[in-house]
Amino acid sequence: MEHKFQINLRGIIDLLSEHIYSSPEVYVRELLQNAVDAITARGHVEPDHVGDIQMECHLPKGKPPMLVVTDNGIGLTIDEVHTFLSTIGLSSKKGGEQTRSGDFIGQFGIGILSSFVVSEDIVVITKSAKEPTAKPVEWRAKGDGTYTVKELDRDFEPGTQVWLTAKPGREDLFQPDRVKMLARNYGGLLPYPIRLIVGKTVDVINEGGAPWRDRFANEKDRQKVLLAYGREMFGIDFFDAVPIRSEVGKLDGVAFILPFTPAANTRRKHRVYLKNMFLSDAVENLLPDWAFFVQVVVNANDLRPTASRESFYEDSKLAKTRIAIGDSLRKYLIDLAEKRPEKMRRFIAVHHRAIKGLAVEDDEVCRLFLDWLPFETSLGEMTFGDYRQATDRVRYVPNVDAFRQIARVAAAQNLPVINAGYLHDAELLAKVPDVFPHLTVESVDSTTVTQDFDDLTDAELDAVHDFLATAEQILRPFRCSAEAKRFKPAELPALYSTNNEGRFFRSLEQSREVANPLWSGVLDNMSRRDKASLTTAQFCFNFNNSLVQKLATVKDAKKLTRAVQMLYVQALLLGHHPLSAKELAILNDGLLGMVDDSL
Ligand SMILES: Nc1ncnc2c1ncn2[C@@H]1O[C@H](COP(=O)(O)OP(=O)(O)OP(=O)(O)O)[C@@H](O)[C@H]1O
Repeated sequence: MEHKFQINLRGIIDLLSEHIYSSPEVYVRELLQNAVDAITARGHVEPDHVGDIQMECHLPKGKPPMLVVTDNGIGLTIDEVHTFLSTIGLSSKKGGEQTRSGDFIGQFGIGILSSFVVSEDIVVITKSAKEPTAKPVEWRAKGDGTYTVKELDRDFEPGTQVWLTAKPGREDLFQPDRVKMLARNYGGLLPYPIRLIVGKTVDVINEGGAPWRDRFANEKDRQKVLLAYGREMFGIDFFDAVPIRSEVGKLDGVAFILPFTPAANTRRKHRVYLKNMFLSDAVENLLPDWAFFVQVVVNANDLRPTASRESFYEDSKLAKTRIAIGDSLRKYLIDLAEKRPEKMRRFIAVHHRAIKGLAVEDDEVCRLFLDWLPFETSLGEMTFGDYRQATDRVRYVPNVDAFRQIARVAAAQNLPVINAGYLHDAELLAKVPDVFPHLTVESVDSTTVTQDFDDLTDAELDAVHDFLATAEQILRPFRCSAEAKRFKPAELPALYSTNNEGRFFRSLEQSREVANPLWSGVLDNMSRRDKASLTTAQFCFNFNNSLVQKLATVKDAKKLTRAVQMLYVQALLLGHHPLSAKELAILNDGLLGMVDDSL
């Protein structure tokens, strides 16, 4: 024998209120949505029909407050009451002759159950516009899953009334101010009036509509109104307001540009209306990932919401809508770059770090923004656009210390070298040839820069031979070889450069100085193992520098040692290398010695 499932309505309502309805307040949304859908359905059979919704608050003394929502929509016949109102999960909006699918907001056939979260019972009085001679129908449903239906003898205009009575503990949701606030929030964009009636007072609560659809005398006025609207919606003084539109999804609205860099990994929550009814202010999946710097308010007429109303279904329509929103934003940015460069610069100043991160991942963003992005270079801060005006060869140093070491020398040679030691920079520069195929990108180090150094003549080399040999001896404990060249700037007496191995030894030595005896033994062994590569750094004297020229003639060994050591320490400091204890001692002794000499 076959049996039918039984449904425990209370259980279903609890389930829905925990998982689908984010708060009990959404009952107002569901009631308004049903009214809007009913008016839309009536519009299909009576194209000139003008919609009207009333919300009446009753506050009877000593009894729970009540809310009556009345619409002049299509109404329901007695059969439809049994079929659609009384069957959970069945909706009149999914198919059938009265439906032009896509015009309605509801689709699941569960919305009305949200009223049971705030009201013990639901009374619906309805009259179908399709059967004007039929009697109105009254449907009374209880949260325990029972309902009664009867025909009424009184006559009504076609439409529907829904009566709710506050459950104990839910009275606050029925107070006129709260109802007004909720109805304004959910129905603010509706193109016909929602009237709130309390006693004798009647208040139209949705005057204004969507501000981005208004006509303005000029662009400035429009900006002012939209930015004020953004402030009202999100409590933020936005940088700019950009109209957005997509044919697919039938979407329009406004994107507000954030005036600050949003924290990494935070997804902005967008305020979304569906067919002019508020859907959610927490929709996350509407924008392309790269548009992290905006927060939007939009209305979509042709996207499918999930049952929770917190996001849209990931379908091809949503994907295409996302692309169209991206296009609106791209157009704005291109426009900004071309017509309002000063504003673009301010935009970049706020968002460049995040844009760099995104440009690494996304070729399109890279193409769009690269020219505007700032980089530290040996010639000062420059945008990439300025940089590539100067040269087709993009030279960069992949770490900050190496950059410090060569920046002055590169600058003196008028060589723009980018410091790509900051987050994302090196990865971003690696992508440059994809975006600008005529540019070459190379990672350089101090040896590349010093290639432009001039050698001394043979005669000069002969003259400084002894000096260099002595300097080499003085520098040997520091694993440093000495050479002599001519380079710019002349004020720079010497340049210290080291390769990766050299950097390793320097850090090894510093660790040994602070390590305990056991570890310093281990570290000792490690450094001894590599006796072969004793010189891992170069110290290059600049014979354009008058001090160095003078130094090469000094015969006094003590003076010479101190001077070479001091130049060495100074070069380390210029290159931002942390000094070892030995090097610090040299600096100390040298300075004190010099002070002593001058007294
Ligand atoms: N104000 C109304 N006027 C006419 N019909 C209504 C009204 N309210 C509800 N109905 C009918 O009751 C059915 C069930 O409504 P319910 O709100 O539960 O679901 P829905 O609106 O179809 O879908 P969803 O669960 O997505 O809101 C609707 O499909 C509609 O036929």
